[in-house]
Amino acid sequence: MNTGVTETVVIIVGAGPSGLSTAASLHRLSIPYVILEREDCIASIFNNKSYDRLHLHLTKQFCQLPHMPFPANFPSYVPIKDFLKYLDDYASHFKINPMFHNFVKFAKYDEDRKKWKVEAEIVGGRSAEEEGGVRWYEGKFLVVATGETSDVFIPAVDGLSEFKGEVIHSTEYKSGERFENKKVLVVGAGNSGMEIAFDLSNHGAKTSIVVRSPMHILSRWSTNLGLMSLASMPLHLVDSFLVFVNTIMYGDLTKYGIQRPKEGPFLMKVRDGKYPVIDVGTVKKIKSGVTEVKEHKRRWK
Ligand SMILES: NC(=O)C1=CN([C@@H]2O[C@H](COP(=O)(O)OP(=O)(O)OC[C@H]3O[C@@H](n4cnc5c(N)ncnc54)[C@H](OP(=O)(O)O)[C@@H]3O)[C@@H](O)[C@H]2O)C=CC1
Ligand SMILES: O=C(O)C(=O)Cc1c[nH]c2ccccc12
Repeated sequence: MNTGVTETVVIIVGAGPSGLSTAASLHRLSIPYVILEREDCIASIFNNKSYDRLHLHLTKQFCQLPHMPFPANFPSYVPIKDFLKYLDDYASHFKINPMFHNFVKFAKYDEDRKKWKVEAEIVGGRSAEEEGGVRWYEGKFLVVATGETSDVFIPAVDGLSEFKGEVIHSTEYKSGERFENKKVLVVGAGNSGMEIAFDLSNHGAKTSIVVRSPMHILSRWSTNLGLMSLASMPLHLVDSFLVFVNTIMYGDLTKYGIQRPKEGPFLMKVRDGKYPVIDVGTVKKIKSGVTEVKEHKRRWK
């Protein structure tokens, strides 16, 4: 009898790089699985929510997925276009066909049957009768691969609703081309904010960036060297090395409104999920006054 439940061994939630890697590994072992994905494509953040000049921050040996290396002709720092093509090829090669439009709402482990039961709502599907419907999946294992930063969030800033200018989230930003000579305030100095501020300045926008907390700014080469060193050195020594090298390279940035945290960059990444900012040229813009750092406030005029 068709109970309306799809039975499998492994249920993977999310068709980003981690979900795809899991699927490929299971495929090679002939272990049945399904991938449930709320969007209509794989790697939706890379596909729909990234800006044009994005390159992966880490050298390619750290970014390729298991069982299929990047093509040898890829540059050391892979541009987004090449990465997307690689992910498509990866999915085809391992015959990965995610169940798109399946937004997982609920997962419960049934102790008696030793199985996960997962409920997914059909969202953004093509047919009206499907939309809002529900599907169930059952499997022995559940892999949650939904990413660390997948939901858009705009904080409630005082005065924002009266602001007459345009407000966009970083996920809508593609390039600084249309902002030439405009005044743009970037709120948030993570990797997205810092690179978007750089791109805006390159396109002739009058750019400022709001820095709320102390942060580690690291050069690309030292970050990669740090990651390689982790194989043979304890984390606190790698952190000391990174702080030493980058303090010499960038000098004291406190006069520009940027403080370095007391704890090391990799410790903060591992413990708090707070990534260091990998400098793509923004520091130079800040030092030369092209990009201005603004102090964090609850309200801007
Ligand atoms: N090329 C690449 O590989 C790239 C990788 N990434 C990665 O993608 C992930 C997401 O990055 P990103 O989009 O930068 O998001 P993050 O969450 O890493 O950074 C958000 C930043 O916004 C700040 N912030 C949040 N709320 C406010 C507020 N109300 N006022 C002022 N500042 C605020 C946070 O400050 P606070 O610390 O105080 O919370 C933080 O600095 C990260 O892992 C990042 O490293 C991003 C871009 C490029
Ligand atoms: O992908 C990011 O968010 C990065 O900025 C690069 C990155 C991925 N994993 C890391 C671990 C330590 C330092 C930087 C990174």
